[in-house]
Amino acid sequence: MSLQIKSVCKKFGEKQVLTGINISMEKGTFLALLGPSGCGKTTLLQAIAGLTSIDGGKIIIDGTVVSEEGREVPAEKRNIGMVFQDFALWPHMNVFENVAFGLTLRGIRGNELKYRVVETLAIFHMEDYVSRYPHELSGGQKQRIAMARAIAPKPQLILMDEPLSSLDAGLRDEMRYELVRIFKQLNMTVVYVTHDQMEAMSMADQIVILKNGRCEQIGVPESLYYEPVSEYVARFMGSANILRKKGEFTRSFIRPDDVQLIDSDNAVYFISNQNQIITGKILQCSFQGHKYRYFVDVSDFENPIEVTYPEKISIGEQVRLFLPPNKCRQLQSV
Ligand SMILES: Nc1ncnc2c1ncn2[C@@H]1O[C@H](COP(=O)(O)OP(=O)(O)OP(=O)(O)O)[C@@H](O)[C@H]1O
Repeated sequence: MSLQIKSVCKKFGEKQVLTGINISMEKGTFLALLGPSGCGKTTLLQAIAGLTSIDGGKIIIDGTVVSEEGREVPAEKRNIGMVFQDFALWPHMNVFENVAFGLTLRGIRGNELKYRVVETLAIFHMEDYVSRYPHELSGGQKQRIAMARAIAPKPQLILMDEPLSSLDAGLRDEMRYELVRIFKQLNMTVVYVTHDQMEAMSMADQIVILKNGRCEQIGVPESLYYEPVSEYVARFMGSANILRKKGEFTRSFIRPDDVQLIDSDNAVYFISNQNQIITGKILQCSFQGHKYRYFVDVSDFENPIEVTYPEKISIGEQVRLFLPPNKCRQLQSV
C-alpha cells in the first residue's frame, strides 16, 4: 500500500502536537520515525491507524482519503497491522488464539490456520508458547507475540511503535534482521517508531526526524547521517563534531570517524593544503572495542574535536588532525 500524509496537524487541547507533516511513501518502503520523547511520533502513528483524529491535512492510503478534518475511516476498516507500546494482547486468549485472531477474521481455518500461526511464531522463537496466556509471559515475550499477531495476516501496511524495546541486545539484533527480511519478502509498507538511531539507520529505507511535532529532515539514512540540515539532526543521528572557530558565528559539522588523525610525517605529504592540518592535545580517551575515541583540545575551536583512531595515545600528547573539506558541512539552524 502507498501512504501519503499531507499537511497533517493535530492539537490536544491548546497544545499543538503535530504541525504540517508531509510524508509520501511508495508501496514496500520502510520508514522510521525518529525523535526524542514527546515529539509526536506515537500521535502520528495513531493518526495513520485511525485511533486519533486529525485537525488539518489529509491521510491517504492507496489513493483513498482515510483521515481529514471531520472525516475518519474507522481503524478496523483501514486494513493495517499494528504493534503499539502497550502490546494490547487479549488477556482471555492464549498465544495461539491471539495470533490466530486476525487470520480467522480473514476466513482462514483448520490446518492452514495452524500452519500460519506456528510459522509466524517460529520467526519470533515463540512456537513452544502456544498455550500460554499473556499474564504468563515476560514483557519481551509479549512484545514478540504482539509482532507475530500483527504480521500473521500479512497486512500491506504495518505500524510499529518501539516493537523491540523490551528485548535484550542479542535478541533485538536478530529481530531487526528478521523483521526487515519479512517486510521485504512480503513487500509491506512499514512505519516504524523508534528512539534508537542505530535501529533506524540499520533497518529503514527512509528516516523522518521529528522536532516538536514538525518534520526537521526526511531522507535516506546516509543523507541524514552525512548531510544533516541542522545541529539537531546531526546530533540525533550519532556522534557529531559541531565546529565553530573562536570569534566566528558560522558552524560546520563533521563525523568523528571522518576526522583524520595524522600519525606520521609521511601522511602529511598526501594532504595538498597544509593549512587544513590543525594541532591539538589529547584531552580524553575511551576504549570502544576496535578503536579508541579521543577528544582533542584545539586552541582555535570553541569545543574539543572528537576523533577515532585504532591505537592508544596518552592523554596530554600532541596530535595533528586533518578535517577533509569534502566531509565538513555548513549547518543552518540551531
Ligand atoms: N491523549 C492526549 N492528551 C493530551 N496530550 C497528549 C495525548 N497524547 C499525547 N499527548 C501529548 O502530545 C505530545 C506528543 O506525544 P507522543 O506520545 O506522540 O510523543 P512521542 O514522540 O511518541 O513520545 P515517546 O517517545 O515518549 O513515546 C506530548 O507532549 C504528549 O504529552
